[in-house]
Amino acid sequence: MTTAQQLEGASLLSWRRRQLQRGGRRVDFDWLLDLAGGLSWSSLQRLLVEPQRTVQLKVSLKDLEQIWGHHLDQAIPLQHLVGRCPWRDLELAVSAAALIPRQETEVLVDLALETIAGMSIERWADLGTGSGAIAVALSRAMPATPGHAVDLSPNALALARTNLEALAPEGEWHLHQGRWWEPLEPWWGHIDLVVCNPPYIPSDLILNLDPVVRDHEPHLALAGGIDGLQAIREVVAGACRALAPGGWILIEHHHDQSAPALNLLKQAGLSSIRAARDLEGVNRFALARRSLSPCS
Ligand SMILES: C[S@@+](CC[C@H](N)C(=O)[O-])C[C@H]1O[C@@H](n2cnc3c(N)ncnc32)[C@H](O)[C@@H]1O
Repeated sequence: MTTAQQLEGASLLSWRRRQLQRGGRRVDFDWLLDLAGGLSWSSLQRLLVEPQRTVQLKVSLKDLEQIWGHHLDQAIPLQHLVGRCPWRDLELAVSAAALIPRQETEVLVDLALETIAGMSIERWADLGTGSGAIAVALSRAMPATPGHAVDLSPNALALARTNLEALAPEGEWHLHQGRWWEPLEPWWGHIDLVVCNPPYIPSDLILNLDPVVRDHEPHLALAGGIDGLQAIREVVAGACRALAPGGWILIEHHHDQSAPALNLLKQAGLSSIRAARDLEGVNRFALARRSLSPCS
């Protein structure tokens, strides 16, 4: 990228109008201006009222135009083009190796931390870690507690390592390649908190996803089999055996999977089962706990 540039507000705003005439969503363009250009949303709003102000961008307009053009022409996610994504209070490295962390998953992490407040957690796990977003958040919240981030994809794990090293350098985290609980067998029965955002999109919805998602995010991170519940079934099936007595599992799911997800948790012999809502008020999370008695 070329160097920073100072501009008059009015010329920046007319350049922005021209870029938006090329297509795309205003919200995405302003996100790009913020993350790559360094012009925050609040600074942009101020500029709209006071266009005589000058602004300093971190990169040239030409660089931003190029990124916007790639996004429009090839439906490449802006996060991939910029290589970064704000998530919770963090800025994560992102790439085509893993799902771009979503806002719902910020809520999942908050819910996990609320759920275990006051509990003594000796070990946590993030199943299907992808970019490592959940693992980074858990490790930062509990740096002295050992944690395990699992993924089947070696490329996702490499990205998770980058994020964990950069953002949770003090944490005692471990990365494992393999299927869900399998790599954690040495700790089965001793994991107090498990957070999992599995792939849950039903097969027939995959083709209809926005091309920005469908063509650029890993299929392994999206596809949940015919009914979208395949990964949730596998994760729930191993939960009672792997959780410590009294340990919690929290799972993110699709907007219409609350009832079957809760039912799977019930069938697996877990207790304190409940649903939780996302920011739009939709049940998007299933929570359950292993009781203190042995698993049946
Ligand atoms: C929906 S993404 C979640 C990524 C990340 N945790 C997040 O919330 O942004 C699901 C992740 O599960 C991983 N995955 C899919 N099948 C798996 C399996 N059988 N065992 C372990 N991980 C798996 C995918 O590679 C992907 O990284």
